[in-house]
Amino acid sequence: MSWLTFFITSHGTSHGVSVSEILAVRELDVDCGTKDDGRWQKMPQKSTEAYPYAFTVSYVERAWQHRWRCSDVTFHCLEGALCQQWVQTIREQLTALTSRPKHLLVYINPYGGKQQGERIYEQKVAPLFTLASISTHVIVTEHANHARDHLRTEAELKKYDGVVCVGGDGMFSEMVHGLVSRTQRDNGVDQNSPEEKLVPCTLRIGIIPAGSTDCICYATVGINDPVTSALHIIVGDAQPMDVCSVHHNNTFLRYSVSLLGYGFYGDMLADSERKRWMGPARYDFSGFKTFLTHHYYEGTVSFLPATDILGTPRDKTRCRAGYVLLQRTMEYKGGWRVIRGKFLAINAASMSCACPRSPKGLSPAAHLADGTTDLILVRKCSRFNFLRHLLRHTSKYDQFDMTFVEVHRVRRFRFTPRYCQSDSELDLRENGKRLFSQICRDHPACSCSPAYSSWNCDGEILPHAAIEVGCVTTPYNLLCKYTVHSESIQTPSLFPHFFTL
Ligand SMILES: Nc1ncnc2c1ncn2[C@@H]1O[C@H](COP(=O)(O)OP(=O)(O)OP(=O)(O)O)[C@@H](O)[C@H]1O
Ligand SMILES: CCCCCCCCCCCCC/C=C/[C@@H](O)[C@H](CO)NC(=O)CCCCC
Ligand SMILES: [Ca+2]
Repeated sequence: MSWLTFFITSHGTSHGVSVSEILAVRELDVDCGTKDDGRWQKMPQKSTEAYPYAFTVSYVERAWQHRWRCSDVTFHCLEGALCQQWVQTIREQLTALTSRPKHLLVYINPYGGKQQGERIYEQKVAPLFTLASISTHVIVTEHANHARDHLRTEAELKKYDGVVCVGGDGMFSEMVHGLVSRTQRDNGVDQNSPEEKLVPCTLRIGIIPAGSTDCICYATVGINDPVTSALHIIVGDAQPMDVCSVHHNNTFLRYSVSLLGYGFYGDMLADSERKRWMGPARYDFSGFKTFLTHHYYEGTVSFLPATDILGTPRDKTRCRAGYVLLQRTMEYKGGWRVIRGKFLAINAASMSCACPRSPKGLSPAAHLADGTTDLILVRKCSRFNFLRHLLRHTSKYDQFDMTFVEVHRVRRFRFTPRYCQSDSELDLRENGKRLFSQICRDHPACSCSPAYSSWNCDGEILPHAAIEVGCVTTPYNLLCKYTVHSESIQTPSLFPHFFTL
């Protein structure tokens, strides 16, 4: 890392800025001020007299709680030639940083979260991209799956160094599907085969949080703040992440990068989708309602434990940095395990799923890019105990330290509901109709729990109850990444992040 340690600032103090964190440099005309970002800047009189030439460096300043801000520092000098030399040298150094994007394709979901996507982008992000000389092509989506389909078929991806998603987890998921599907199609990979290895795509996806949960942004960056994310994108930060593929009867359904949740999170999502008009508050309303209904679901969970890993889901450390396995040779040693039972929730967290509602997340020790997902089984228990479990997600107490909860770090898993789901039921569910027939059908033991829930796949509903999931580490890099703090790194990664599946 090269540092620029400068001489005198306008306040007479010295200042060190890492080149990798410089956003832009501009020469100033000290005598008459300078037209800078549309504003005229006045130099302090004393400095102006002593040092008639100056330039301003915009750089990343680390603020509180993973927040980044853009700061300016102005350097003054005696000679114009020296000043120009500095500006030129800094520009050359910035040009040499090849990981930084120069051309970005931006998709804005105007209806995500509190419907502020366009405003957030125009007011907080676009000025920073302009400052950093990044050219953008901006598309405001007109309907659901607009970004996915555009990326999959039309977008001229060769023109860009990355794509940017302004929205929430659902919008990010759309873009993952567009890019990953296109890459597999271009490389002749059959997505319907659960065993098929995915070909990594070369473009990175940056997230500007403008959704309701924003868990993918929060879990990778450490905060859901648009300015922080924009700055990570500008400096070219990258973070690989796990992508799980979800299949039903050898048919590809979806990819998942954060949560796959059956039971509680599936029911909550299904209810909340009908209340989108409430904005992010819909999750509180539907969460409370789903908690009160207290439905449980019977079925069989089979999973392939990840046996070659160093960590466990019960570790006390947190991962917000890439974590890559050293060896993958032993992974099938342990064989499949099968658990039958009645579950209030079956959750698979491929990352911590930390979000503002739960800053430690569903599985606090889950890794972002280790090729595993943490399978959390919450068995039928009393409402009181389930509430205790839920509340622990918001406190320092361990949500897994309860007799009715178990957690396994797995490479693959399957879920089969106890009662078979007919094609007609699936069709009805896919068409969004409420299934009264499912209530207690063939379900003599209980008079109130339905036979099936739906899967919540990164905030989208999957109508199929029976699914097969494989977690693969891919080099799908996010353009944003949180500040690496030493206490958050589980183990140093010895390999570069990029490795083939
Ligand atoms: N122009 C649009 N009109 C309607 N829906 C859209 C449009 N663009 C995208 N969508 C859909 O909106 C859904 C929700 O978007 P998004 O994920 O951005 O917000 P959210 O659901 O409020 O947040 P989160 O996923 O973080 O909880 C996505 O499934 C996406 O497919
Ligand atoms: C009685 C008080 C109980 C409080 C319990 C809080 C527990 C929170 C755990 C955090 C879970 C986040 C999982 C993330 C899921 C996202 O992929 C998805 C899409 O954005 N969001 C939701 O499904 C929406 C999920 C909304 C979670 C509340
Ligand atoms: Ca993982």
